[in-house]
Amino acid sequence: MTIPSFVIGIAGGTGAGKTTVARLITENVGESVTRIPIDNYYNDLSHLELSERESVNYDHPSAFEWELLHDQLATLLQGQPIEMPKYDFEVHNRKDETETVEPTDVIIIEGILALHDEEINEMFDLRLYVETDADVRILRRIQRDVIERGRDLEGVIDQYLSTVKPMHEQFIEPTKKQADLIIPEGANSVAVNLLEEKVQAEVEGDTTRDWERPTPE
Ligand SMILES: Nc1ncnc2c1ncn2[C@@H]1O[C@H](COP(=O)(O)OP(=O)(O)O)[C@@H](O)[C@H]1O
Ligand SMILES: O=c1ccn([C@@H]2O[C@H](COP(=O)(O)O)[C@@H](O)[C@H]2O)c(=O)[nH]1
Repeated sequence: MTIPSFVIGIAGGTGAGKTTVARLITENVGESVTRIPIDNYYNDLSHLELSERESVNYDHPSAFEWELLHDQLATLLQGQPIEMPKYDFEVHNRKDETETVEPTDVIIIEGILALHDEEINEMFDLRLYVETDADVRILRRIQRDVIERGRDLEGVIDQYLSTVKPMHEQFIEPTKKQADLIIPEGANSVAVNLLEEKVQAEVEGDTTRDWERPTPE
């Protein structure tokens, strides 16, 4: 049984580079790291029609099932596996299947609102906020949503102006205050190299994790 020794939360706006940072800093540690996208914890919307799901505000905190994320993270920290939900962006809903996730030395929780929930924040040993200019993020998002998530340009722009941008300003950007480190320009190589070393040390080290973060003197 592995009791995770280090938990990292990575927040930041859409297209900021959260997934890229998470991937790069864990590239060389193989299966000792688990990456959990909080997108998988969007509410199950099976009771809604596709046309109704298309107009949900996916950038508001109420779009996520926080309790499930909290409970599953706690389970991993106790050394037990979880059945992680999976998400399908094309149909805006949870998939029927889940994925078994075993606890590993290092766990990364990554998503726009990864630093939003107070109790979950307390479970992190390191909190990162990836900061990238809004114009760069929207360009990346257009490209990604059209190519990978089955959207059209008009839809991406409408969604950005109606919910993504205002929710970013109201809920996501303020979580920067919870961060221990702010990473400018997404996957900048200096930050990535330092964090990669930290992750490597946690994987190789014989550390056990304190549940409570130490209170500053
Ligand atoms: N530093 C960077 N330079 C150039 N492209 C990047 C950089 N970081 C991320 N990207 C690209 O931007 C897109 C969004 O990045 P991603 O990591 O998925 O963002 P997020 O998870 O924050 O939404 C991806 O296509 C990714 O390859
Ligand atoms: O059904 C959905 C669920 C989410 N979204 C959008 O996804 C982004 C979050 O993903 P990133 O990888 O961090 O960009 C969020 O801004 C939601 O607007 C969606 O469009 N549909």
